[in-house]
Amino acid sequence: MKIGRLNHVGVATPDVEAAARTYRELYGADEASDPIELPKLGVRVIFVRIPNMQIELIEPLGAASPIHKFLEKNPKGGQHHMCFEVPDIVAARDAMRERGATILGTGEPYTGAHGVPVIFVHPKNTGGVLVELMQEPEGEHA
Ligand SMILES: C[C@@H](C(=O)O)C(=O)SCCNC(=O)CCNC(=O)[C@H](O)C(C)(C)COP(=O)(O)OP(=O)(O)OC[C@H]1O[C@@H](n2cnc3c(N)ncnc32)[C@H](O)[C@@H]1OP(=O)(O)O
Ligand SMILES: [Co+2]
Repeated sequence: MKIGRLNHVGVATPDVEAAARTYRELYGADEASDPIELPKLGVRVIFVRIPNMQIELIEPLGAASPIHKFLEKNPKGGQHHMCFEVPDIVAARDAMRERGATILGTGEPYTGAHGVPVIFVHPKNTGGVLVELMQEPEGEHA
C-alpha cells in the first residue's frame, strides 16, 4: 500500500459559511460548494476548491459529532485531518493494520462526503496527524 494524491485537508470550524467567506475574502478562493449536511457522519461541510485539491470545512452536526471534542479543545477551529486517495480501500485498511496502525471505529470503510468509501487512521500513528484514506474516485484523474 502506497498513498496517492492528497484529496483534501479537513479544517474544523464552528461556522462553515464564515470560514468559506474568510478563504474567499482573504485568499481569493471563490469556488465553494453549498453547505452539505451529512447527519450520518455528524458534520456539515463546505468544499472550497483550489487548483490541486479541496479544503474541507467541517462544522459539527448533532450531539454525537466527532468534531465536538476537537472544537472544545480548539474553540476557533483548526486543521483537523489530511485525506489521501488509495486505489483499493479494503487492501489499504488491511495493509495499515498489518503495519500496526489503529483504524478508527469498526474499521469497516464507510461512505464519506465524496460518495466513496473512507477510513480514518488514529493520529497517534502519524505524529499527531489524523489521516483519512479514501477510495480513489473512478475516472476522476484520468
Ligand atoms: C466528511 C468526511 C469526509 O471527508 O468524507 C470527513 O472528513 S468527516 C471528519 C470527521 N470525522 C472523523 O474525524 C472520524 C474519525 N475521528 C475519530 O474517530 C475521533 O475524532 C478521534 C480522532 C479518535 C478522536 O476522538 P476522541 O473521542 O478519542 O477524542 P480525544 O479528544 O479524546 O482524542 C484522543 C487523542 O487524539 C487527539 N486528537 C483528536 N482529534 C485529533 C485531530 N483531529 N488531529 C490530531 N489529533 C487529534 C487528541 O488530542 C488526543 O490526544 P492525546 O491522547 O495525546 O491527548
Ligand atoms: Co475528510
